[in-house]
Amino acid sequence: MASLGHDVVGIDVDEGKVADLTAGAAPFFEPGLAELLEEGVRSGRLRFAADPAAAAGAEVHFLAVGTPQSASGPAADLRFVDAAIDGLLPHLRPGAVVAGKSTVPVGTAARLARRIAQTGATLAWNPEFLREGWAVHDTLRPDRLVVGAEDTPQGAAAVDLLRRVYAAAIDAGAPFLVTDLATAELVKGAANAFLATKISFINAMAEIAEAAGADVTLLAEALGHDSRIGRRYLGSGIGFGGGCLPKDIRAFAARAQELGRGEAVGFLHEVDAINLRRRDRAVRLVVDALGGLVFGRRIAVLGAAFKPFSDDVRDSPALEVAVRLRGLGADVVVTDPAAIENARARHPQLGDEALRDADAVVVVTEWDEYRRELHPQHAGGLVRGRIVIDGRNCLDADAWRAAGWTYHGMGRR
Ligand SMILES: NC(=O)c1ccc[n+]([C@@H]2O[C@H](COP(=O)([O-])OP(=O)(O)OC[C@H]3O[C@@H](n4cnc5c(N)ncnc54)[C@H](O)[C@@H]3O)[C@@H](O)[C@H]2O)c1
Ligand SMILES: O=c1ccn([C@@H]2O[C@H](COP(=O)(O)OP(=O)(O)O[C@H]3O[C@H](CO)[C@@H](O)[C@H](O)[C@H]3O)[C@@H](O)[C@H]2O)c(=O)[nH]1
Repeated sequence: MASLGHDVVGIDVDEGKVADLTAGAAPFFEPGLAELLEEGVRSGRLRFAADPAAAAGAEVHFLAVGTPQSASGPAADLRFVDAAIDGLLPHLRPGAVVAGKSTVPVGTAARLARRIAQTGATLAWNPEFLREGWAVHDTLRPDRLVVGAEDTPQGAAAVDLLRRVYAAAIDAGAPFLVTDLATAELVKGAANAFLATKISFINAMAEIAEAAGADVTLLAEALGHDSRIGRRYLGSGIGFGGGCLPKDIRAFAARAQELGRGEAVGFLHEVDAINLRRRDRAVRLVVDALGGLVFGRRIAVLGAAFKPFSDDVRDSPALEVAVRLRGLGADVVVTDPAAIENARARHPQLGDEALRDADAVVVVTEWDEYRRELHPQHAGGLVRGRIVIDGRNCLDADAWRAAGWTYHGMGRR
């Protein structure tokens, strides 16, 4: 927003993050962000503060706090959203717009709209669709912008204001869709439910392919050429993780249940179950590849982040596979180009030396460093056993086999 010329203040209750950001350091790895941050701070258009009073008088307040899964069940925990509104209420001026970006259960926006109505400010819902690792690109060049507002003059004014805020993206071709509040919230939940379903669909096909001796990567390629289906999000392997898809499909199903329509999205429980089975399957493949004996064996796990171009290890399938192998008594060594510090902070018992003397190598995050740059001959010179388990179906199986490795994909020949 600052790079587009807006005057921006970022508020976070975490004073450590505020200090880092003020010094121009992003608290997470995100390609392209450091440059934008530095430029914003240097230009004076971007400041950070822990006190919501620093936001007093702003025209637009984006609300983007976390909505994690509740400790007690599948539903979203909205306490940070309500706390942020509590902090903001005394500082909202009449005519200001609060634009909700957090992923919330449908119905939340209407409730928050009532909470802020007394101030004369207006709530709009503007769900966020960015992908981690692509946040800069997805923010400046979004596939679409969705703004939900109430059908009132204040709602219409809020939509107009957000249209001006996003003028650069709209001019660059982003469709700008205006909806009611509930539809805007649902678009977000539905989008993530669809993406998760697509991934679990191909992973279900991987289970069948494995049983039938077929190859899921060729299947995905052939399916993907059908323009009605498309190739994206048909990447098979150990499945989806991260701070979004897993918690979001659970919260979506929980909210549908509250609305008395649980059966309409009953398939999301299956999507979740298929996804979690992939982690079990990866662990099993490693155990079987080692002849059933993992205790004391040295296993190199390549990847900790839930996906490449990210240092995020929230609900990372990669890290879970590593931790479970260690739980079986293996001597597990995890490496990752970006996420190793975050991984070690959560699981200090995981080491950081990788291939040397490994009895098996397990690829669980498809970083280019492993996909393209790790050569089977070179790796073969370091390990004790030439066994590779490709948890992301991302390696050139023929090249690894030609170098004398036993290659196991996930539903791949
Ligand atoms: N991470 C993504 O790629 C992504 C993409 C789209 C949507 N979302 C949604 O955006 C929201 C945030 O996700 P995230 O991954 O950035 O979460 P996060 O937990 O990494 O960050 C949330 C931040 O909010 C801060 N915070 C908590 N309470 C606050 C308060 N009262 N006032 C000010 N700051 C407060 C926290 O300190 C933290 O820095 C979630 O609803 C998520 O579902 C995330
Ligand atoms: O074909 C694929 C594509 C992705 N994944 C996995 O799916 C997870 C999510 O990937 P991705 O969607 O790229 O990452 P996120 O940053 O979590 O983004 C998702 O979640 C965000 C938060 O809601 C949304 O804003 C985004 O639109 C949505 O893509 C990762 O573990 C990937 O490894 C696969 O297994 N196969």
